[in-house]
Amino acid sequence: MSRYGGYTLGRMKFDDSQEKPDLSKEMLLRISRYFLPYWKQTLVVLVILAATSVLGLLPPLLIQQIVDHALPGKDLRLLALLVAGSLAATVASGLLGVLQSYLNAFISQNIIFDMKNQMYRHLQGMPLQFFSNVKQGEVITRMTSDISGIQGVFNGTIVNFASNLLMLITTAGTLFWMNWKLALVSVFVVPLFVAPTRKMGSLRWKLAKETQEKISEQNHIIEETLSLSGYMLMKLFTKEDQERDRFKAVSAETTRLQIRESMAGRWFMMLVNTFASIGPMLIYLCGGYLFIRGEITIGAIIAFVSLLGRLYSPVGQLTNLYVDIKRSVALFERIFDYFDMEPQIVDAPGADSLNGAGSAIEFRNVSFAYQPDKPALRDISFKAEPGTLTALVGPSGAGKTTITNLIPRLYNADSGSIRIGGADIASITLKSLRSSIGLVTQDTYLFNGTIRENLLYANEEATDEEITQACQAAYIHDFIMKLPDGYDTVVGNRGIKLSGGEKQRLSIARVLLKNPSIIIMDEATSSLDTVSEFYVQQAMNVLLKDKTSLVIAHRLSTIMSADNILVIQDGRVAEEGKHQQLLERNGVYKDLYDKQFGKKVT
Ligand SMILES: Nc1ncnc2c1ncn2[C@@H]1O[C@H](COP(=O)(O)OP(=O)(O)OP(=O)(O)O)[C@@H](O)[C@H]1O
Repeated sequence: MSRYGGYTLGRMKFDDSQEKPDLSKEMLLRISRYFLPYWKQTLVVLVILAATSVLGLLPPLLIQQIVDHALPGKDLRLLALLVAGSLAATVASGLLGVLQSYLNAFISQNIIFDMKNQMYRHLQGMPLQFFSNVKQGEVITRMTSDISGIQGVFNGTIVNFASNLLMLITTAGTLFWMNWKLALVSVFVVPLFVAPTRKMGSLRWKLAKETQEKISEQNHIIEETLSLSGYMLMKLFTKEDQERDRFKAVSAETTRLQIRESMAGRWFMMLVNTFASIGPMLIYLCGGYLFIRGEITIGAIIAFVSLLGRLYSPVGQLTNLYVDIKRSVALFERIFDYFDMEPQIVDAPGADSLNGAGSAIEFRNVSFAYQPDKPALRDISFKAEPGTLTALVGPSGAGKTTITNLIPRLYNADSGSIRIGGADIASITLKSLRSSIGLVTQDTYLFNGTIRENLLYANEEATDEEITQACQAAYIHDFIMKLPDGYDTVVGNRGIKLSGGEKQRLSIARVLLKNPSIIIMDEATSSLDTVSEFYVQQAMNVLLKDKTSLVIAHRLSTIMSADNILVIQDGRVAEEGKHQQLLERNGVYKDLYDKQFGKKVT
């Protein structure tokens, strides 16, 4: 079974040095599926583009009439009519442009909306392993700048392509219709645009890719060093200067690349502008010659020159379009990379609800490895009867946390089965499974909100009375009442404003509000002072009463009150039994006990 380990993430196109995006048919079809719901709006945009490209031809053609007829004939009425016509065409084209901008924004923003929601939902389904492996900041980059980059895709590719193609066809058609000889002269310059544009395009593509990578690296540093734990690590190890230099170096590189990228575009513009100015000169030269020979009017020459822009600009844009398409496809590729990672922890087809199945927990020959060939659990079997307390003890790294993580299916077991009330958890809906489990971890996660909000997260419908009761039972109510804002006190990021013991008691109150039938607890280690420990102990007694509980036990009192003790060593159940029995066996447990509690009075 493949998991989202380093090897899978290592394949990401975002991280490797892939030069060209995949422009396959499948890829384009996949992208177009996102546009499909907006086909009506897209059609309207195309109609608008066709209309504006025709409207754009009118002013030069009307100018021709002005120069050739209205002015020589001194016909004021015709002049006014032609000027008004030209103005009307410009205004109509402008109005259609406004509508088109609205539709562009509508389509792009709706696709972003769809994709962001799809991505959020998808990431929610990702296993824990994914979040342990993915670089911090990368998820945010995908969710924000990558998906938001889609904004430019519709405009940069579809609209760009259609409008330039239509402009090119209508203008070239008109020019040839007006005078094929002059039209040929105008087209003569076109190949000059193509070569520099292509060259600049590929340079811009390379720079854009490098810039994107640097921006992602920058986000990673920000996430890593300006998040709560990263910040503390940086401060406590006095790495500020080092981190500042690292950030500065990456920023400097990003800045350099961004300047180069914009300059690459600038050079391109300059070259195209230079070549574009050759066209009018040629028209004046050749058109003048044709005029002298009486083949063409002055108005036609003027119209020709003013139409030239409409011929050259689309050629430049269309040649350049490849870069935008490549960029857009690469953007989609990065997003699809995430979508392609299938969430493996999902409900089995026809999964049942756990309701009423009972709360006995049973492991049958369970094995599990985070990474292939490095087993974390080997052939674990045990049974926790309903309403009993099972203590997990063992040296650090033995696999205790891993056992507890498998029960709510934060990871799937590789082999064997885990049963709750006799039902295999693989065949139970995740929602009902997780609703029946209360998890109290050592590192209590509280979000930056009020105490009440944090408690309500467990049960939105809990009344104030229920909240108070839970907090009283968790021995935290009196403490909360002493705070200036009581239950409305803001706890800070991850609950930093509370002590370890307070956080754990709050977390116990939160689980009490959830009222699950199974409790999994990672007992706080000795970091608590005696008073705090006393209160946590009291709160635990309330929490565990009549519940099937699995506790990673660090305190002797918990171990002694356990109905069953599992001694975990090297991913196996080394010994099992009650405190006294295990002591008498004189094995691993006795050894652990002597080391950990040997000097304490029992
Ligand atoms: N997310 C992970 N990815 C890879 N390996 C992991 C991961 N989590 C734990 N491990 C490894 O699995 C083994 C079991 O770890 P586990 O956290 O279950 O031990 P533990 O008994 O709970 O230890 P402690 O008492 O120190 O918390 C260890 O060797 C650990 O390095």
